[in-house]
Amino acid sequence: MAPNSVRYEGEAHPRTLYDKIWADHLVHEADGVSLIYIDRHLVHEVTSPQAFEGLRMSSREVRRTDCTLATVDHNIPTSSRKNFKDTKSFIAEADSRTQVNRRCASPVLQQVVTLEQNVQEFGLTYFGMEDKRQGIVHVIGPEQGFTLPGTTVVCGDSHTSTHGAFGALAFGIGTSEVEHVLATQTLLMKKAKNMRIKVSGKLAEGVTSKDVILHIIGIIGTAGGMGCVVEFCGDVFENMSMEARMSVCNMTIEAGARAGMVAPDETTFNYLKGRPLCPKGKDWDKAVEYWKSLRTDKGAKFDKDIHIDAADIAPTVTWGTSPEDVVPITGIVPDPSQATDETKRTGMLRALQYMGLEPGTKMQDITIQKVFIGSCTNSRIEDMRSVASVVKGKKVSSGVEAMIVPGSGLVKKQAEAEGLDKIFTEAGFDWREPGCSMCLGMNPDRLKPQERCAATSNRNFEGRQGPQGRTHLMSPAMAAAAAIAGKLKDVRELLPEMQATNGKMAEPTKSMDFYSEPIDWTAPKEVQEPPSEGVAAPTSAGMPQFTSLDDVVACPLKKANVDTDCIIPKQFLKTIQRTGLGKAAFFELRYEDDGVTERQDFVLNQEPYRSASVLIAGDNFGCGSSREHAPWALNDQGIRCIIAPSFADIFFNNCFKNGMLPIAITKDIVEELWTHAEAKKKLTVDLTKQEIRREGCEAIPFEVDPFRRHCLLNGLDDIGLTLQKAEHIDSFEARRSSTFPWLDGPRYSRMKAEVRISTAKSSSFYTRVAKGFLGGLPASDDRPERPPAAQLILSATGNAIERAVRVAQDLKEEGDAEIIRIRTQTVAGSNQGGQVPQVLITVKAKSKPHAVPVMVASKGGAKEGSNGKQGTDW
Ligand SMILES: CC(C)[C@H](C(=O)O)[C@@H](O)C(=O)O
Ligand code: SF4
Repeated sequence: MAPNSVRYEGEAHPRTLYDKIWADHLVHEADGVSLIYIDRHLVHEVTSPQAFEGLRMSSREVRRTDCTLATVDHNIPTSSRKNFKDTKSFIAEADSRTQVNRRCASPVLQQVVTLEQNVQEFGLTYFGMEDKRQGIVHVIGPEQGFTLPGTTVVCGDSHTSTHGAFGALAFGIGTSEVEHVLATQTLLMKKAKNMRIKVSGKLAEGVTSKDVILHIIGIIGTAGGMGCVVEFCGDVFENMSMEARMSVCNMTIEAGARAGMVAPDETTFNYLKGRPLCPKGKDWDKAVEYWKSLRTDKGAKFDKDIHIDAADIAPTVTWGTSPEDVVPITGIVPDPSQATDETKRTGMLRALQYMGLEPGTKMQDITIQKVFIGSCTNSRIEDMRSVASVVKGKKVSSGVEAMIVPGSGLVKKQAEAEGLDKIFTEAGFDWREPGCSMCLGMNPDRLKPQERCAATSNRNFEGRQGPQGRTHLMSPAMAAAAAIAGKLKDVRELLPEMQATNGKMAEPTKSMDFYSEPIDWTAPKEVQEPPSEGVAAPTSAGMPQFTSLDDVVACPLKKANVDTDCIIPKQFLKTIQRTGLGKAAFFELRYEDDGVTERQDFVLNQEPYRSASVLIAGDNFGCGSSREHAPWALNDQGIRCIIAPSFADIFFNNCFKNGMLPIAITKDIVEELWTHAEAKKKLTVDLTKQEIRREGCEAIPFEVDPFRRHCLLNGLDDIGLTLQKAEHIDSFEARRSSTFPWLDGPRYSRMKAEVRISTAKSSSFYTRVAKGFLGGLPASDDRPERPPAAQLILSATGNAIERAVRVAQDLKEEGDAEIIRIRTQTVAGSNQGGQVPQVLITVKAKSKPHAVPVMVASKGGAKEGSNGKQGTDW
């Protein structure tokens, strides 16, 4: 089977890179909703606890442990790990050393320890704190070759877009979707639009990839890429290193896009070759052949097209509290009175007040107290080298505290081998251990109130690096220059000195020496939970229903670009539950600095809005981080429906997963509804009729995706619905194994089989069949040899259920297998129509089957299947 992506090459339907990857991952399509297969799933401690708990509650397992990789990054201290014994003692120590409130110590610990328990229980490969490969989730994926061209990559983290640098379709998801992927290895999605951003020409010296993406966001705005997957093309991206492409794709989320990508080329292949999880030998050649087909066809259509001239890009910095608030370093702080739009002017005024800046101030006159070099945007080896070339032989300005945090243990090791750490420490930088660190300050690294920081991270939201902290985003070279100057500085002025220094720098080491160590991929877990009769089935019911909100006064929140950091700040993300977050909703806007006294000017603190169930907000609501804690907090606060001119994609999706209704409606209508709400008049939001009603006014119709509407009205849960499509997923996986064998992990060996039991044959017949699977099947004329199955699913409906139970008992009594799970559910009946009961009994082989290498097992091709589909034919 040829991959879908090459089928139309050169034909009448030219397609974009995104179209091709989408086509190659389509498992099933119905009613305009697509079930998309996910090749790579990265997991971290903040957005996974509730997802694992969900699996546990419904007795579900991780479908593809071989395609899932976990690490810890957000919470962990970046102080020296020399005395590391175990997570518990280390985090507690680090917390008390930095005088963090003891009350905080326990939740921090809880999340990391929870992840450690979860990866053990579910059999996942994990780079923990004592592993030198640990690091920021978006640094370790590419570093290990886990991220590959043409794959779909997800993580419960908005900056998953980073991986698009490899020509992967990579995007952030919320926690409910994390659970969905863990359980099904798929996601229910709607196809996004295609957008192209072309930057042509040559970048001037001193201008880097970070300046390019900041410049782009300045032009298109933080909502500019909304609803789109962006392909970056043109000489500038072609000439970029992989590290530079990652910085660009990383911040596509700040441009509001779902994902960003660069077509894979020789630079990509050279970066990947030899990495531990990359295909090897013949598989490598086959993979490269496929990867080369991953280019947008000539004549393919883009819904949005942007062209930028590289010559227009200068070293760029932010002045405000949104990543779109950018100016060239040679510029001045803008004047809000020049803004034409009122919401924009109010936003600018607030940003200037927060940042403590006056319009007209020269950017280069702004003094700083902190420098943070790190984050998933800029913490890779090239970034380290760039900083070293600026600071070598110089000193950090007095009164400035500068820290540099490598993105992973391997980046750290490589930088140290190149002697960069010495350059940093001699200049007065604090050289730390890997983690997210002061990018969002979930660990002890934070700005103090009013402290001003030159940062290489990606978000300058209010409170992002610490309550009342002030962040200016820029490139590593620019942040380094600011550290030396004590104020924002044009790095181009240092170029002559830097050129002289670079000549004296040690040769970069060959990165492969550090990256090619084999991974001991975690074995599937041996210990299973005890059998649990009648455990919750993969049913599709289980979400709160939404039908209508009748006669309520809505709350007018007249603010655009409300980010999820603002909806719920980082200090509340340490929970491992979904509930109890109402008090944290809009925390900074809602309370004075003491965190208790309500701010009277905040609308949700005023009557009758305090208990509003409908919120009416400005453009681009819910932008930024993927944290599902944002809808959880709003929901807990009582808000079930949000009306706005536009929403950020991840937040929008997250709402539906929690039985909440986001309504996107024109700006004019939003303004009309603001006036209505300010007059404290009531309205009704009716999902059944898809309209907003107000007394004496015409009803306002609104659009909602039919599938989402159906789920909301009926309280249906996506995972249950998807599991009803299990057969499609099974056959997709079989096809994937034969077409893209390099995507199956080393221990993935098709060890599950299904035996469908009917009343046509006796139970002893099915027991023999089951034993055949458990012992492995010899080759025959029409079938290649079949390795023993580690687990069997005995499935039966209606009258055959009793027979299935008998087979399971026989296998148990005769010592062939143990019963590990029994699930019951109702499914659509085949002949008689209506719903019929179904039982799925999972049994585990008593003797350990030998794992079969992927290539051997895939010889049977798609027909043989990944989970014993043959079993159904017996
Ligand atoms: C914690 C996580 C949900 C969040 C994200 O999605 O971006 C974080 O990485 C951030 O940068 O704010
Ligand atoms: S943006 Fe910051 S907090 Fe989020 S993943 Fe990247 S480094 Fe971590």
